[in-house]
Amino acid sequence: MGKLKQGKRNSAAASSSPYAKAQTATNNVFKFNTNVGQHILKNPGVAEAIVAKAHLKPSDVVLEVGPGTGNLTVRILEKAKKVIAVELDPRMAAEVTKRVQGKPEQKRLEVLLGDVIKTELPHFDVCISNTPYQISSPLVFKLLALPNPPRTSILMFQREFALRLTARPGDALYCRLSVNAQFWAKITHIMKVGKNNFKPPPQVESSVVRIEPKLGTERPGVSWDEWDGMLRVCFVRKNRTMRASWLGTKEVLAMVERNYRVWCAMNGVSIDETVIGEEEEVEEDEDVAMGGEEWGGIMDVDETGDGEDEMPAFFKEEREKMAGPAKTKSKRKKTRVAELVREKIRKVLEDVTELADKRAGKCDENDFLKLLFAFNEEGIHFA
Ligand SMILES: C[S@@+](CC[C@H](N)C(=O)[O-])C[C@H]1O[C@@H](n2cnc3c(N)ncnc32)[C@H](O)[C@@H]1O
Repeated sequence: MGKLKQGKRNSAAASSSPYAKAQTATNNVFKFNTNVGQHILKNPGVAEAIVAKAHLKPSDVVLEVGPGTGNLTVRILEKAKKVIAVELDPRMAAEVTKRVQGKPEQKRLEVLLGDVIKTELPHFDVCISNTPYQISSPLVFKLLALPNPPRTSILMFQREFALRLTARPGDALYCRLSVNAQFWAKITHIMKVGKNNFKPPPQVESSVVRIEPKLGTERPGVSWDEWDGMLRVCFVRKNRTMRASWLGTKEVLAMVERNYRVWCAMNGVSIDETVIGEEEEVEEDEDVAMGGEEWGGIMDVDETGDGEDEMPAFFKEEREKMAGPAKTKSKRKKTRVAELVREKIRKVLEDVTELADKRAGKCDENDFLKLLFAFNEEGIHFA
């Protein structure tokens, strides 16, 4: 991670233009790289509105992700104490630096060169970003997982991603992303932005959302890994009943049994290994390990709408770590413990939570919390 000193120029950007004076920069110096989401906001009204929605205080330190040529940056600098701008492309970093050069704002802009997802972020109060769509998910979860998450984040996303973030139970776009994001934060859709407000225009429409983290007691007191681990099973097929999701696939049963065995070993609970059935082959279900169709909701949604898998390398690595080798097969003998685990799941779904006939797509946060507590009560954990 390099820190771009104010006043230094990148040679590609050195053929200066009236950037410093322009209200909204238009760039003719280099070709925008749309592979890293370079769609510059050219409508000054939209830039003003985005910054206004952040309700900045003069004492605020603002993180801007991907300042590009600085159309949002200069407006944020008018309202905040300081902007820390993280930019991947050195040419853009040079442009935004140049834009405030020789002005009083120069001292209040710090440009960090690099990938925001891999950057250790200093403290900031508010995040504002016309987000490169390729990093939408990792950015949301990076911000929310910070020890001191920003008071408010005003983020532009691809419309469908924004609608998934804000979707409620029963909505067509409700998915694991919705549940996970809303587990951490209150998220509101605040503005639609058409593609012609950008240069070059992206293929998809955009929306701006506000994200305000849940703090203290607003945040459910459960482990994130447990929560997400359980949701992965619930959302493998969100329109399946919980009964079918949990009891209808041997892979899920095998995974729960493995986890239960670990819990027993850690808690000194003995396991009945009496064999009660034929040996059977179990194939690790990639869908379960990765959240199935709803993994798509979070990570590899086609964020630019061009049919390509947009999952960034960062998350590909994460996914491989979590999933392990694709589709492995193993032979298992059916034992009493397997029967016990099946009965525990049945009890949780039918007797304790009464969610057996409900579908994940219709369950709210309280349903999922109830489910997790009931599983935990039976010694079934997901992390
Ligand atoms: C959609 S443009 C926004 C530019 C400017 N903020 C505006 O609104 O006109 C996204 C910017 O993020 C930068 N970018 C892309 N991936 C990034 C990453 N992983 N970390 C930091 N910046 C990134 C791009 O180079 C580009 O400048």
